[in-house]
Amino acid sequence: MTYDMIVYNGLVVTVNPDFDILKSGMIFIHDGRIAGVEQYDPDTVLPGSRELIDAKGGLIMPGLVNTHTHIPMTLFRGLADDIALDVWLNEYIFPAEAKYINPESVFYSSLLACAEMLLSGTTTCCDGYFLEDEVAKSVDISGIRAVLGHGVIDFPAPGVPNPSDNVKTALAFVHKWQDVSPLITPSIFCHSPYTCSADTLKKAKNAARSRGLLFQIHAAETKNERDQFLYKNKMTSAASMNELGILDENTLLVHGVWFDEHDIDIVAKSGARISHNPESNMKLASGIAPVPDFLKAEIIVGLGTDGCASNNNLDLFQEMDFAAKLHKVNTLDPRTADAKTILKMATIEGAKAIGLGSITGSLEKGKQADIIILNTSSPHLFPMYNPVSHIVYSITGSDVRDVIVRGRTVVRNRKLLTINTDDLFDKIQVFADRICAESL
Ligand SMILES: CSC[C@H]1O[C@@H](n2cnc3c(O)ncnc32)[C@H](O)[C@@H]1O
Ligand SMILES: [Zn+2]
Repeated sequence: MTYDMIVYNGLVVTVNPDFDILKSGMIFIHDGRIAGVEQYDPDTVLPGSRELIDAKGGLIMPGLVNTHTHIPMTLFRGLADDIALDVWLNEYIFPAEAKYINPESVFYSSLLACAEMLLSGTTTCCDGYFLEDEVAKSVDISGIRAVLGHGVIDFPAPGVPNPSDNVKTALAFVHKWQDVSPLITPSIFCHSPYTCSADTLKKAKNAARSRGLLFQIHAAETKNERDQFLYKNKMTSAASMNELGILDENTLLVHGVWFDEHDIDIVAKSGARISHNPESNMKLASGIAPVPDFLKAEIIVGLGTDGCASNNNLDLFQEMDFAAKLHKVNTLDPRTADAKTILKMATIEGAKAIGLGSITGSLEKGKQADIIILNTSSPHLFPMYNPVSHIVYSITGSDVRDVIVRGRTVVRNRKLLTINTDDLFDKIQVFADRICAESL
């Protein structure tokens, strides 16, 4: 048999459930899938292959899965820092979105986000925004894998001037992008239980459920949000969403920072999943999500960056480092959030959280060939006793050398093959100059 591609001569970390580590391995790829993972030694005669990628003693691992992004918000990177979430959102971000978010700005800032994610080793992301059609066009060009949810909110939003059209608009996006590309999975993203009415939430969830789509929603992000929701509704948002019937295995709850014991029990029983975004939660001073308790309750937890205006990057390697350390300092126990647990959150558990666990997130025969190769020949990566330790605590996105999505090379030797980044920077600068002139 002739393979489409063989990646060989690198240390392999599979992140399959047993965490196999091959000191030197090779991966056979055919029809976009992994056809086998085997030991490699210099005497190995490689079978026929259309493309050979020599990992040259680097590290081969599954592409990372970012379970929460607002892709076009790269446009607002660094625009409003050091502000609490409610002020940040209501006084800076929503007004900036009303003024500067349009199809063209969404398209180009989405290309920028895809470039940043691919170049830092993310092969799958899960997004929610407005004008998501433009996000999908960029995602399609970039070659990244993505679950894309059109935003639903009960007030006027970019591309949805009349809130009564919100679910209809989200569904039109779903219809347009369903079955267009094997890399794009449509979804629905309700902004939150405090910006969507019970009717909107039920309507949106029913639409998602009847089509087998992932339903995404921000929940319990800040203490203020939790207190206000409790005051108005006499129950927590988790209890309320449960009562509305919108929690199930196809629901992704983003943040859950302020979920209490009872909420965690509700979430665990419902089968809903959680996206944990430690850097965004730290930067907006939202708090620390009770991730060890989520894991104890056997809730599936993935890792996310959130948008670029609250992080301020999309580098999941950095996110792993923060996640591992944040929960240690919070529990005063260095065993909490160990490196293996965190690496799983950024790969296989993240893939499960967004409904793609059977196709990506680990290097296993039959899965999609979503693979990254890391250059480990740098001073900050010597010596290497334990590759999992390096992945979580030492490597950053700029150590990513090659990126393969569904068997296609999209980054080779740190060059993005699908997008001309120099032209893109010029485009983005034009938007930024206008924002700068008018807002700062
Ligand atoms: C339909 S989701 C897009 C919507 O969400 C806003 N957003 C970005 N980050 C956050 C966050 O951390 N909490 C709540 N809302 C957020 C974004 O600006 C869009 O308006
Ligand atoms: Zn968010």
